[in-house]
Amino acid sequence: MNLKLGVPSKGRLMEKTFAWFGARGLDVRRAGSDREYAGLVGGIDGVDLVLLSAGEIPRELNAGRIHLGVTGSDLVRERIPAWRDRVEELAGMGFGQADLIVAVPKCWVDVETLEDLDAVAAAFRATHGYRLRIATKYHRLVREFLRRAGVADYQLVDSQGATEGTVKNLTAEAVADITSTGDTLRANHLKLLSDGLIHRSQATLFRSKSAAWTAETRAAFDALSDRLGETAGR
Ligand SMILES: Nc1ncnc2c1ncn2[C@@H]1O[C@H](COP(=O)(O)OP(=O)(O)OP(=O)(O)O)[C@@H](O)[C@H]1O
Ligand SMILES: O=P(O)(O)OC[C@H]1O[C@H](OP(=O)(O)OP(=O)(O)O)[C@H](O)[C@@H]1O
Repeated sequence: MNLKLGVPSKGRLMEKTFAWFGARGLDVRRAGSDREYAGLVGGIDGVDLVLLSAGEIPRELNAGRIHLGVTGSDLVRERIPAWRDRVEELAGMGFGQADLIVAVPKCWVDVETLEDLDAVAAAFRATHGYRLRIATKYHRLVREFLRRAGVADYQLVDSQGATEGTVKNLTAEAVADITSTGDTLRANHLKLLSDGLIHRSQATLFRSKSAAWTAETRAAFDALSDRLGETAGR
């Protein structure tokens, strides 16, 4: 059995993932036509490439269907319960950086911190009879973060895209989303809370703890790790 390496087949992480391996002497690329999801790993034996979306890679690592996978560190934390028991972080790859943050309307001049948000949330519930709504697709990470911060009177509303628009659309009062340049927050008149950083994400190479680690796949992993050198944490 060959070692299976899962990489993003499209989206913002794909090209830089290929370049990252390329810089380490591994020819990781798509093969066939633009539309065909086939790929290869040249420069090393015993490694098969599996093309997936970044969002699916945590699930495949967790199920042990791939041995190694590249995806955002935010997606692994969000999508794998007790992720440290299931996967090992081998290397931060230095691209795909984005911060998962909590943001509120800029016009909320008295709200700068999570403590302020908690106070506003309690008042909001008393006034409106329902809990302040925070739109996000990162349910697990946001819940854990707000629980630790002691923010209680809120509800999450699911938003799978255009999350910053939910405040203007009156479907949420606040958001928890990824920001990189900050342009989307600014354009939608939102500001981040000073202590509202939930996770600083980057593209990361992960190892599945539950994949089949046979003599063959271990040998391929050792050869790959030697190539990746210090960056693979060895
Ligand atoms: N500006 C940004 N906006 C959103 N995600 C970003 C940004 N910059 C980096 N990322 C990271 O990119 C990753 C998601 O990449 P991408 O959107 O290509 O995935 P995807 O395959 O579309 O995932 P899904 O199908 O689940 O939406 C996440 O880890 C995220 O943190
Ligand atoms: O800080 P910025 O550089 O402005 O980037 C942040 C924005 O980019 C992402 O959206 P994406 O483009 O993935 O679209 P989506 O909202 O439909 O997920 C993210 O959800 C933010 O909306």
